[in-house]
This record gives sequence, structure tokens and C-alpha cells, in this order.
Amino acid sequence: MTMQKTMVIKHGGSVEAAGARLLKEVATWAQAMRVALVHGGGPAITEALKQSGVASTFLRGRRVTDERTLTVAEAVLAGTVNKRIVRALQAAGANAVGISGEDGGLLTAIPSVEEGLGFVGDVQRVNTKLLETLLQAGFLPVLAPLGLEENGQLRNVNADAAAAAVAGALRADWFIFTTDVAGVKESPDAEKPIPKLTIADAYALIETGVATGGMIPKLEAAVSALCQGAARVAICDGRTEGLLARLLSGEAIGTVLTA
Ligand SMILES: Nc1ncnc2c1ncn2[C@@H]1O[C@H](COP(=O)(O)OP(=O)(O)O)[C@@H](O)[C@H]1O
Ligand SMILES: CC(=O)N[C@@H](CCC(=O)OP(=O)(O)O)C(=O)O
Repeated sequence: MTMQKTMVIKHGGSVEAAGARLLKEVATWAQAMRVALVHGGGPAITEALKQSGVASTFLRGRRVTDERTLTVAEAVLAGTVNKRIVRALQAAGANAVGISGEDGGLLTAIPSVEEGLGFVGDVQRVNTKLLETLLQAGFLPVLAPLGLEENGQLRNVNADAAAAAVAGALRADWFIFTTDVAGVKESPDAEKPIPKLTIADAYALIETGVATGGMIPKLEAAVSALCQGAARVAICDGRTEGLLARLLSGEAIGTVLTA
């Protein structure tokens, strides 16, 4: 028996609204390999907070999370966004199971090492048993990026970081970020993304300020997943036609990082 390949997809909140085609492709690939999807939802949380008159603040791409923000983040991520993605995948023929990092000890969190973020968490441990059980039984896990401390405190986990922990723990053959840019760029108006990056290159892009905002947690997550044993990481535009088929066939698309 040949071992099935494993693909982890981080579906960015920035492209969720334009993600129907991608989710159809995800459903198709889930028939041929083990696929887990971790979604974001930053823009949806920002919008929900705005409707309650609350402004959003980010530090190095992470949301400063007070108690009220945490409550909204949980409702939006584990509720609205998670179920929207599950519905789309079910309609595309996949057996998608939506779970939050809170469920079954999936993501055990600790308070973030970065200061000033409030109830943001870093992933300390991934319960791969739960994921392996679902994958083994042919389900497509759809994970909301929330974590639980051992004392039961909820933590808002950046979706890039949550996806990296999952990709690392599953030793993913492919870890693919879908976002709203073609890849990592040298400058905002660059036409094409940088095709290949090493771990050292990724750090240098953060250090020199070429990567800002939401690209910082993405590059840090890419490096973390590679260090934990993910084989290849790609950062790509989630609206690209046939994205997964093209990436898996080795086409140079987006930015690909290897250790
Ligand atoms: N060097 C860079 N190359 C590409 N995008 C960058 C770079 N630096 C910052 N960004 C920003 O990162 C954004 C993607 O991150 P984010 O908005 O968090 O998306 P997602 O919701 O998909 O995680 C891009 O839209 C872009 O504005
Ligand atoms: C701590 C932190 O930053 N949490 C994120 C979780 C969602 C997320 O990361 O969504 P995207 O991938 O769409 O940005 C937030 O509250 O926005």
C-alpha cells in the first residue's frame, strides 16, 4: 500500500469571498490525498467588530485581542466562517467536518510570547490523533484557528500560525497558503512574486521591512512549518485557476519555500 500524500491548506480570509473555485478544487483533491484546511477570517472579524463600533488594532500582523474581541473572534471563526466553508465543501462533494482548535484538544495554546496582544495564543501542541482519525475515515477537517489553554482559557490564534502547527504536526508534503496576492513580492508594485525562498531569505524579508502586516505571520508560519517537518510551502493567490493542480505538478507559481 502506498502512503497517501498530505496537503494542508491555509485559506486566507482575504480571499474567502472569492474562494468558491478553490474550494471545489480542494474537494476534488481530497479524494486523492489527505487534505486538511485551516481557514482565516480576519476581514470578517474586523467587519463584525466595526458593526459594534469597535476598531481593530494589529501588531506585526496579529490582532490585539481584548475580551470583547475574543468573543467576536470565536463567533465569527468557529461559527460564520467555518460553517460557510463547510457548506461550500459539502456542496462540492467533500465530506467536510468543521471543528475549532478548541475541540478535542486540537490546538493547545499558551499566551503569546509577543507582548501587548491580550488574549492571543501560540500553539503549544496539536492533537494529531483527532486529525488522523478524521483523515483515516475519509473526512476533510476544516479548522477554525482558536486555541485552548490547559486551564480552559480561550485564545485567538493567528490562522497562519495555526495552519503551520497543523502542517508541521502532520508532516505535510504540501502546505499551501491561499491569499490575495500572487506571492511574496520585493515591493508592493512588483509585477511578479519572488519564485523561491529559503528560511534565511524569509527572515531577511521581515528584518528589512519588505514583508509587512499580514505577510509577517505568513513567513514566520512558513518557516515554522518547514522546521517542524513540512516538506514544501507555497504562498499563492487563492483566485488562480487550477491552483492546486498546477502547484502539485511542479509549475512555478506563487512563492515556494523549502528548508
Ligand atoms: N512583501 C510582500 N509581498 C506580498 N504581500 C505583502 C508583502 N508585505 C505585506 N504584504 C501584504 O500581505 C497581505 C496578505 O496578508 P493578509 O492580508 O493577512 O491575508 P490573509 O487573510 O490571506 O492571511 C497582502 O494583501 C499584502 O498587502
Ligand atoms: C491573533 C490573530 O491575528 N488572529 C486572527 C485570526 C484570523 C486570521 O488570522 O485570519 P486571516 O488569515 O484572514 O488573517 C484575527 O483575529 O484576525
